[in-house]
Order: sequence, then C-alpha cells, then structure tokens
Amino acid sequence: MSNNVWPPPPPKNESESEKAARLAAEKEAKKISDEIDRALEHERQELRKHRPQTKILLLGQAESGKSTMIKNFQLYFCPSSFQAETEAWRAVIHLNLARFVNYLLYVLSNTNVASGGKKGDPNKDYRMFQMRLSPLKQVELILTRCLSAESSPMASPTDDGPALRRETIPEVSVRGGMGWKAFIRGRRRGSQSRMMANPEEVNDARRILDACKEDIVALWKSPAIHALEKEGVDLHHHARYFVEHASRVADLKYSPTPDDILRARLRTVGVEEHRMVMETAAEKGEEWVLYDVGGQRSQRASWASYFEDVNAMIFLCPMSGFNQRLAEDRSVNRLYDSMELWDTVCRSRLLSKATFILLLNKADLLRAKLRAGIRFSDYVKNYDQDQPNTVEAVSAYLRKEMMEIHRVYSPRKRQLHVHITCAIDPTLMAAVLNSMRDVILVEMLHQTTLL
Ligand SMILES: Nc1nc2c(ncn2[C@@H]2O[C@H](COP(=O)(O)OP(=O)(O)OP(=O)(O)O)[C@@H](O)[C@H]2O)c(=O)[nH]1
Ligand SMILES: [Mg+2]
Repeated sequence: MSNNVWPPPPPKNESESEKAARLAAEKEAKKISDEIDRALEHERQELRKHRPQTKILLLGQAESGKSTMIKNFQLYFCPSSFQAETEAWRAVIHLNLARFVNYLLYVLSNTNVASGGKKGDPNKDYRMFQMRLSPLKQVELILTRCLSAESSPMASPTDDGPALRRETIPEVSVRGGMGWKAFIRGRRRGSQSRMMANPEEVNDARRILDACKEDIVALWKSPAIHALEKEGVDLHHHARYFVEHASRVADLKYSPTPDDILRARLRTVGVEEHRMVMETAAEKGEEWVLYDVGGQRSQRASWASYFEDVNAMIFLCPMSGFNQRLAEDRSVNRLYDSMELWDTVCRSRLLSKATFILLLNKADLLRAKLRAGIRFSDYVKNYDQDQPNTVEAVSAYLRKEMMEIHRVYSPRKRQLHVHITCAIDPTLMAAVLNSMRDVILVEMLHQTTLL
C-alpha cells in the first residue's frame, strides 16, 4: 500500500484510547492544513490585488479577425460569459443570413442569369423566390434596428430598407460599447431610446426566417446561383457559411454553436472595451481588459489614445488578403495595407514597452486560394516565381518580412511572438491562446520586477 495515502490506515490491533488519540491528531493536522490553504489563498488574493491589470490591445485592418480573436479569448478563458451571450449572437447571425439572401435576390434581379438571358422576363422559379423570400427584407430591417439601437445611422428604417439597393454585400456594424448584447437579452427594456425595438419583433424575425428556411435552401441550390458564380460574381463572403447551413440556422429552435459565433460578422466601429473575468487558468477571478478597434482606415486615427499602458499588442494580418483590395479604397492591396500598418505600429514609441504578438491569420482561406491555383507571386512582386505556392512557404516569407520590419523599426529591442492562425478554429486557437497568455504573464512579471 502507498505511504502517500492520507489519513494513513489505522494500525492493526488499535485500542479504543489509541484510536481516539489518533483521530484527535488527524483532526488537528487537518485544521493546520486548512489554515495553511487559507493563508496561501489570502496571499494569492493580495498578490492579485497589487498586480497591475492586464491590458491587451488588438490591432489590424478591417476583417483581419480582431473581434473573432476576442470571441476566442472569451470562449477559452471565460466560457460561461461566452455562453450567456449566445442569444445576442443569434440575432447577428440571423441578420448576416437575411442580408446575404437579400443581396443574392438583388444581384439576381440585376443580371440576365435568372431569366436565362432574357432581361426583364424572369423565369417562374426566380419570381417565386423573389415573392416567397420578400419577408426577409422585414427581418433585415427589424434586426438592423435592434442591433444598432444605440446610435448607428444604419438603424434608420428607411422606406426601401438597407437591403434593396446595393452593389456590394453589405456589412453589419455596431458602434463601440456592448449595449447591444444586453439589449438583445432584454435587459434594457424600459429605456427611453426611440430606436429600441420591441423584443417581440426579434421573435417575429425568427418566425419569418423559420417560415422561409426551405426556400432559402432551394434558392442556394438553384441553377441561378451556380450560374452567378460561373459568371464570376464573387459569392465568397462570411455569410455564405450561414446560407450553406440555412436549414439549421433559420430554424425556430436554433441556438448558435461556438463555431457559428466565431463566423458571425459584426463590423467594429470605434473602440470596444471588453472586461473579461478569467474563469479558467491560474488567473481565475482576475479581470483582463481587451480593446478591440475598428480596422477601417477612417477608424485608425482614434487608435493611438489606447496605446499607452497596454501590456500586450496583438496584431492580426490576414494572409489571404494578398489578392484583395481594401473595401474603403479599391486601389490598395489588402496585404500591402497590412504591411504598412505593421510598420507604423512597430515604430510607435507609445507601444515600445508592450509585448508584441503577430498573428498571421486566415491560413485556411490562404490555403484554399493557393490550392485553387491563385499564385502568390502574381500579386507580391518580391516573392520569387520559383518559390513554392504553399501556405508553409508563403507564411514563412511573411513571417520573415514582418520580423525584419519589427527588428529594424522598433524604437527599442523587444521580443516578437508570431503564430500562424485560423481564428474560426477554436481547437487550433486553444494552443495559441495558452501560449499568448504565458508570454503576456511572463513579460508582465519581468516588467514588475524591473520597476
Ligand atoms: N475563414 C476564416 N474566417 C475568419 C478567420 N478569422 C476571422 N474570420 C472571419 O472574418 C470575418 C471578419 O472578422 P472580424 O473578427 O469581424 O474582423 P475585424 O478585424 O474585427 O474587423 P473590423 O471590426 O471591421 O475591424 C468574420 O466573419 C470572421 O468569422 C480565419 O482565420 N478564417
Ligand atoms: Mg471587429
């Protein structure tokens, strides 16, 4: 038998008085052990109180995956608060879905595809989709108004609604501040805001979607959609995933999975402060503050005021952007924009003491593009034609380039930690998050010791 078992087994032939003495000794030992545990816990709490709050800033161009990283962080370190927000994300997902379908209908009505070449004479199936899916415009209006309740001009319920006249797939955005989550959960009822929608309307939107789900599936499978793609209309959009899963997502009983939530797109406007109380890891109970910024060019001027005092800066560079242009300036390549931004961030004196973490993100989309035969070297002139057109080679190239920029332009010597990521894959992200957490804590410890 092991000697490590506590309490040890009673000796053989123990008398009653020996037993009583042994039990008393064990009781006393347990009391002392509990006291030591309590003292250690008290010491830990005191240390926590005096440790500076952990502040992390996420930077990168629009659609680089910053908000998705915040969701990953919450899912991994604060799972119950992630779970509590499921309902709010359902509304975002439903809006992503309704907008994308409305966009498909708009594109179909403006091309010859649906009518087999005869413009103005849509075929019967297409007319049926237009008619049967027309309630989705109402869904879009309700959910837009609801999610943008606080401030966005997008919320205004115009006659035509935002779905009707559009040349590109529309974005859903919410101004900084997390009020929309509370609103969707119904906590803000009774507020005076005139934009606030009746929560019953959100249920109406769900019922409409449920009634439309079979038609959405049929539309997506219809020859007209295939024809659109053949004609070169780019339907690769984040919301595509929700249309592909429409029978599940539009169902009245639908509850989003973590994978769905990571795919939901809500453009950040301004700066959002996320206060996360750690539920796992040794920092349980500690509050970490994460700042998520809007990545569009017009938003970047407001970033600098958040640079001071951050412990870590996480920069996201979406590698798949090498053959794309910025939505806000079609003359600029997305990868070049990311590199320029990285250069600026590296040079910043205010961030000179922060831990730098670089995430080369969207590795899955990069892989899909390279496998489809799109050549990285056709878009990036410094990438030699003879180099392999693979994720491994391309990411190694980007890593080297960005590490060099960091080395040359940092105001003072600083460590840089680089990861190749796919932010919609929570299993892969778990290892990255753990490593990021370790690095941030170690660097914080260094700084506290040096001070
Ligand atoms: N396939 C794929 N999609 C991703 C990845 N990372 C993020 N996305 C998706 O890309 C979209 C944009 O991501 P966001 O996190 O909203 O981007 P952002 O950087 O916060 O963008 P802004 O708020 O506009 O600055 C979302 O729909 C994500 O689900 C990835 O690694 N792979
Ligand atoms: Mg964002």
